[in-house]
Amino acid sequence: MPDSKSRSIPLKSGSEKNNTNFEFQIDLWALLSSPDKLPESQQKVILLVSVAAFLVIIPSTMYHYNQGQILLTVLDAIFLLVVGYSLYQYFRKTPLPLPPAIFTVTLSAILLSNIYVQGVPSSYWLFPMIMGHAIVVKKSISLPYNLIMITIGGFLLYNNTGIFGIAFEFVGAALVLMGISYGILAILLNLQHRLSIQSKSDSLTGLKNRRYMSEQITQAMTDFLDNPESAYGVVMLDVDLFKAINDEYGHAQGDNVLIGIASVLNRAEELGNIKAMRIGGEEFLLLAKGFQPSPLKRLAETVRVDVEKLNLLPDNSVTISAGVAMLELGFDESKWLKLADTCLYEAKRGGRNQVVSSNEIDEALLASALNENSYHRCKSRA
Ligand SMILES: Nc1nc2c(ncn2[C@@H]2O[C@H](COP(=O)(O)OP(=O)(O)OP(=O)(O)O)[C@@H](O)[C@H]2O)c(=O)[nH]1
Repeated sequence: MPDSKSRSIPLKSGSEKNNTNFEFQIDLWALLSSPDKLPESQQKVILLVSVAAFLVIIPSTMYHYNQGQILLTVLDAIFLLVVGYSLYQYFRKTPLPLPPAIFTVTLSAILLSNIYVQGVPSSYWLFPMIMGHAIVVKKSISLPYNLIMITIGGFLLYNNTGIFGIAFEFVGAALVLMGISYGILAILLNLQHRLSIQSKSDSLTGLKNRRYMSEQITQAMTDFLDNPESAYGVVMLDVDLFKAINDEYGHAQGDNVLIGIASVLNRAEELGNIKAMRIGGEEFLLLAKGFQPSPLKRLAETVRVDVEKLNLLPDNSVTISAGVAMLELGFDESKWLKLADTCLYEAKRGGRNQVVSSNEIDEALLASALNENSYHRCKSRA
């Protein structure tokens, strides 16, 4: 029997979990102080827009302050931060948090209506231009486009006699509209990101699905070709005699078993450099980076024991079998997964509730696994 004394995977506390996606953090200082961490093309655009924003909004803030418009002064300052934050997130290509995006749009709308009330209708010609800016910003013409914008802004400032004159409102309007554009983009990107996550997630367990697996396997193989010393391995897991569980306890209880197993895999994922997926009905996959064969087998063994300890059914009958295969040079996706599947098959054949690694199977089996061109699950298990 397999060793059942492996240590359980510790569950991380909520505060340790990575939830940066929807965190509201203004990192304007990073935007201005360490732009070198961003790709060069993005640095140019960010710096130009940031400088333009500062040049206009700071005097505009002073103007509103001098006019005794405290609310607008505060809004100006917040607006600057929010636009800077949106830009920062946008150019980092990370999903934009929805609350700040909505905040940007709302705030921009307030400022825009203020400009409308003060009566600066000629500033509206800037709208298509700013929308254009939001659309072309990622393309090669973004630099000349920004230069033109700044030149026009400068011209307007130059032609105005008073430093706190109406020109600030023109360029302020430009920034407001830019804020709206980015806010809308932010919301769209956010929705797109959510849809993309949904399409790669399994609705029952919340784990990533098979589509995500293909992406991740391809990515791992590309990385491995560039860095052959990086250790990549997969653990293919399958619930033992799941059909019998469904038959005896019903489909709903079967679903709960799958959810319970997913919780163990989630904990494994939290160890870092591990991705957990549900790749079929009662089949799961862990993709691990940086684990040599022995530690990876130990991890699989720990998962197996943790599932057993969950006591998911009254008679404590839920077990899993697993096959472990490292990525080797010359493998393609189907060979790698086929090898893991062959190991899993061996684990089932050996009596289930155990883990088999690719370095433990005999030569003939290994050769037959690696000679197959396509990936077929062996479902004819004894
Ligand atoms: N409850 C539930 N059952 C599922 C789900 N997806 C697949 N199944 C069931 O999983 C069972 C898989 O059974 P088999 O492929 O025969 O394998 P097994 O009974 O687990 O036997 P071994 O793999 O050989 O240990 C089938 O009865 C499917 O109906 C699901 O989402 N929920």
